[in-house]
Amino acid sequence: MAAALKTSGSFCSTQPHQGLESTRDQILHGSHLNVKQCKSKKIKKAASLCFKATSSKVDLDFNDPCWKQKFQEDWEKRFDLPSITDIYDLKPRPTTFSLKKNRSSTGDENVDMWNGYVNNDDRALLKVIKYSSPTSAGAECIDPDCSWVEQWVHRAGPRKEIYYEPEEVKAAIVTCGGLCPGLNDVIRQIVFTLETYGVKNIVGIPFGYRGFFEKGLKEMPLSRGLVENINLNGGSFLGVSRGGAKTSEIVDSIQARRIDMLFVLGGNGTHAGANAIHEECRKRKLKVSVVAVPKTIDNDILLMDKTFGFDTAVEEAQRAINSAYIEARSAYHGIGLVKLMGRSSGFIAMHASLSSGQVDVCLIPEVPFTLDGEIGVLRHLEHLLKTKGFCVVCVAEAAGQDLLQKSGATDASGNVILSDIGVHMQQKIKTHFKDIGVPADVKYIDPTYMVRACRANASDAILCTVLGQNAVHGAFAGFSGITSCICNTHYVYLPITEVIKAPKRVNPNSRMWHRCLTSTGQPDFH
Ligand SMILES: Nc1ncnc2c1ncn2[C@@H]1O[C@H](COP(=O)(O)OP(=O)(O)O)[C@@H](O)[C@H]1O
Ligand SMILES: O=P(O)(O)OC[C@H]1O[C@](O)(COP(=O)(O)O)[C@@H](O)[C@@H]1O
Ligand SMILES: [Mg+2]
Repeated sequence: MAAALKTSGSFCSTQPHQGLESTRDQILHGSHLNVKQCKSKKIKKAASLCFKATSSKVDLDFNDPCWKQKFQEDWEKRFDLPSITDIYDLKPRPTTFSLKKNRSSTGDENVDMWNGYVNNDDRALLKVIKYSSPTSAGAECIDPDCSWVEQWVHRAGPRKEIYYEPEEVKAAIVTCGGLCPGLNDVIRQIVFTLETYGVKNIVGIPFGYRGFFEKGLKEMPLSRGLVENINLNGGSFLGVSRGGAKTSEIVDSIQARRIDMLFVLGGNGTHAGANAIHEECRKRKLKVSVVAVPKTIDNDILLMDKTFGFDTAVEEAQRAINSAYIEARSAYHGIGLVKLMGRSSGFIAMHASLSSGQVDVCLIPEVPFTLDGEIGVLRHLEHLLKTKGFCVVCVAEAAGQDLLQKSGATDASGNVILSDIGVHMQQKIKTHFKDIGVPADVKYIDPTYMVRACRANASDAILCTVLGQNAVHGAFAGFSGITSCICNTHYVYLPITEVIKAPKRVNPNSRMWHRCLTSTGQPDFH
């Protein structure tokens, strides 16, 4: 499709707000008041005053009657979706995506009448609870009064108009980072949806970002026939890898291969890489849409309800917990200990503990604990052996790192290699009970790769289907530098910049963590 470059002035106008210094609260609890909703006379007047006061950096002064308005303007900028139309004067064309396959035979020829498209102005609310006080459980307040402020994000789905000529498109898919159940489901849906639009040139980039430039790694042509059954197996049909984030070389490769759409499946690191590729494409004025799909069993990506693969990992983790329970229950003074993954957060451990209902002690990195002493974990285990005869402990891999010597090492992607809290606890428990002369039969289970090297369960398979399809709709709509995700049960697009500010972590004041404590019955260990 012919495209004229825009001037740098309009290039900047719809960029996400890069210069903003975001506090944690702003990241997690930003607000939104749509400008159009400020049209009531009183608010309209205040709004016009507010606009004058707005600067590029938003420092909220809650005594300022305009603070909500400022917040609104900032939010809208931050969550605006970057698009290839920011750099090109492009004319859209009517979409080639329609599910009304037999329109001519049914006489229903007017595609305009089909209400299956999403309007660019459609929005979903990110937060739906109005907290009356900052002390409410899990409260996410912006101001000290915990005022209600709407936080809108862009709805995902097919648009009536598209910015690519499907027959001319070359689309590429790459999967990065660690394995995750559902990768194949997403690849498959991306291919299916691209073909539905009419795309004929679809390729897979092998072994993550490395596949773009490492010699001997060839792109793989993909088609519906080839990917039809790949969801029946775990892993990634394309292969994954860590490291090799050479943005400039990757974009050279994108240019050389004449890729128009790049679909990137991965976690935090992958998203940072995808955004860097998107920025570099913009710098080079390339008409390329980079769209990510959040993948990680850790569920540690900001703002979204969950990432695909998380549900399946929790389900698999439960099996390990159940085995630990059976071992512990059947032994005299049995102690089952299970270590579960989660590089920076305890979501898998918390959810697996909750879902299994068999865990007496759940330890996560967000909640510090001590092993020794009156209020330590070991004393509680003594109590459990005395009162119920056995117990089960579930520990997240990133928990209790302050109790261990740091490895100081990093993996190829620069992620810190954690010290082994599972092995440490196993030894501490054994030594402790030996020292106090109480028999204890410790059974340690580390199911590490078993929880992620499996195929997606039903709920993840559906999530993958929707996210994969929406990724393609987003690219055809011209967006780039976005991720396709689920927020507050609705499917939306978010600018990548907003989801990579920090890893998402369990909130120890959330109802979910409190529910976990109710379920395990564990005391505070610090
Ligand atoms: N800050 C970053 N900028 C660009 N690329 C990154 C960044 N962090 C990681 N990457 C790249 O993203 C890929 C996946 O990152 P990794 O952290 O291993 O997994 P995940 O995406 O699941 O978090 C790797 O190829 C890595 O080199
Ligand atoms: O595959 P590796 O390099 O051993 O990685 C293990 C890590 O991968 C994970 O399973 C998922 O991490 P990513 O989302 O970064 O891929 C973590 O829970 C775990 O710490
Ligand atoms: Mg990661």
